[in-house]
Amino acid sequence: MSKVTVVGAGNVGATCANVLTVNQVASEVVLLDIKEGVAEGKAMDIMQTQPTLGFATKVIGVTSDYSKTANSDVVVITSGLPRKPGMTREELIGVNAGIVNSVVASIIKESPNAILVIVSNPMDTMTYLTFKTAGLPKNRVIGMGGALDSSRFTYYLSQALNTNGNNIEAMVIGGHGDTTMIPLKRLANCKGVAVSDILSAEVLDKVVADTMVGGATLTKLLGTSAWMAPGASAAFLVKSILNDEKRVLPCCVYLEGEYKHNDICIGVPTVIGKNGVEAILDVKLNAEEQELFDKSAAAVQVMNDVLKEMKLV
Ligand SMILES: NC(=O)C1=CN([C@@H]2O[C@H](COP(=O)(O)OP(=O)(O)OC[C@H]3O[C@@H](n4cnc5c(N)ncnc54)[C@H](O)[C@@H]3O)[C@@H](O)[C@H]2O)C=CC1
Ligand SMILES: O=C([O-])CC(=O)C(=O)O
Repeated sequence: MSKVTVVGAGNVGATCANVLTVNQVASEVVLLDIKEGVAEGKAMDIMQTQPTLGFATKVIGVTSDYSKTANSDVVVITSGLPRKPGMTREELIGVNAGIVNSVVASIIKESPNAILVIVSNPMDTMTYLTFKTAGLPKNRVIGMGGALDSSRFTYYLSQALNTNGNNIEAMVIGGHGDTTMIPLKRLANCKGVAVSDILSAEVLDKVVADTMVGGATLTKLLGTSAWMAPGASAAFLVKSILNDEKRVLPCCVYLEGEYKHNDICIGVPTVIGKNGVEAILDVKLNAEEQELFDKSAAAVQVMNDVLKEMKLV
């Protein structure tokens, strides 16, 4: 018996709840939103796929009734504004910091033992805010961004290689921002063969550039930010926790010296299992990668300083 709450029944939250439900990742999914009726409606819509899809998971929707979220094992936080075309994720900090702050306080009261998965943007900043305010150990506060960015890196590589993405292993670390993420092209491989041995440097650099603006590209096409892959990536992370799969996933976590950084939440390879973040894999970066990581961390730090100016941390 496992229970997952998804806060925010918008595009990403509802997609995440749907993937969790149809794949029976949890036995109960609670979808919560502040907008009257939205979570109830989306939960009902998902439940009406049960006869067709045949799952046993129960999903309910509630409007701001946190008592229904009590004793959740995992809580996914997607509440907050998405960006519009032309905006950066960082521009969302003003509104979303207030939303995430109040949601986390309400969630913790009902589910003091939950593992929190933060999705709301700017995600690295919202993860830091949550870690600093929730009073939870660092293994229980996980930002979701790197798993999604790695899926996009894999997608663009699969297009360039004209192959099925399931043959590819590729990882993105660093911040979840248009200029801060670091697709690790040196380590990306197709069935163990380095992609740099197959693709030209020019093509590989274009794949990296496309990956970095993957979210912005979709925002331009859709008029709001993406939700299918984000919702699925968040659900995948939850699955690794609830099934104790111990998957290696790049996640935004609190660093204490790893990658030469301290007091920051940023994307690094982690092992995700029943205790949340079970390990941080301190991969040896080369000088160029470490320089990119340091620059990324400096940009993430600027946003953490904004939280300090806002007197939220
Ligand atoms: N970390 C990542 O990889 C990704 C992050 N995102 C972020 O996720 C967030 C959600 O995106 P979408 O679902 O597309 O937006 P959306 O606008 O479709 O849904 C957001 C939902 O949050 C709800 N909400 C607002 N304040 C709330 C509160 N105090 N309590 C409960 N619910 C509240 C809204 O009513 C709305 O239904 C955005 O901040 C977006 O930037 C989106 C995609 C990927
Ligand atoms: O692009 C955005 O604003 C939403 C997001 O984080 C993503 O899809 O990667």
